[in-house]
Amino acid sequence: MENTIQLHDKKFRIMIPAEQIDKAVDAVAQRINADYAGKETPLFLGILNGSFMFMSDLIKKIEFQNELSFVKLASYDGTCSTGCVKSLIGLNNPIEGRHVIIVEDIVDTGESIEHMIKELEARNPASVEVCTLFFKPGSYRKTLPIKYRAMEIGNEFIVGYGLDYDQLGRSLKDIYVVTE
Ligand SMILES: O=P(O)(O)OC[C@H]1O[C@H](OP(=O)(O)OP(=O)(O)O)[C@H](O)[C@@H]1O
Ligand code: HPA
Repeated sequence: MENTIQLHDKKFRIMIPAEQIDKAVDAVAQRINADYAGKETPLFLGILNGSFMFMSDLIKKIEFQNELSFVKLASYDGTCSTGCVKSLIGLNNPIEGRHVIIVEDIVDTGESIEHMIKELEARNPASVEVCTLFFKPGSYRKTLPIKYRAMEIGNEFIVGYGLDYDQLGRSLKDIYVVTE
């Protein structure tokens, strides 16, 4: 594994090796296995793009019967980031009465996840919980509870394991943090 990498104009150094990520994914999967045992076919709903790698590893550790799908929050205007109107695309399964577990790569300010939870709750699911690989407590601005957090980190910007810097770095199996 490389200790430092360059993506576009920024340098990154290794922060969390793949083995440590795997342990954190395992621990959160075991909590979900305990909490959802015996519930009617829960639906794991991944938020694209960032969650694809986490979902792939998480779902292999889930021991109850489940369904899996992916959705995307798309900005109407490609240039807007937080605070603008986003639409939910790709939700083809009816979720009324279903137990839904949203799978995210990272909850940072909480803008995206708040929007996603509101969109889903309007469709009357039996329950909605969030499972995120990373949570930034110092950056989170919302009050909605994030039940399953595999790892908590500071306010630094990270890439790898699905997370990108301007679309680069998603395929890295370890997590890297930006250096000044
Ligand atoms: O808590 P927030 O401040 O809203 O940030 C978290 C969101 O930002 C990233 O998505 P992004 O919109 O960059 O899309 P991507 O998954 O395609 O990278 C990430 O995957 C989360 O969905
Ligand atoms: O730290 C981060 N890295 C990559 N994407 C992100 N989206 C929100 N926070 C981050």
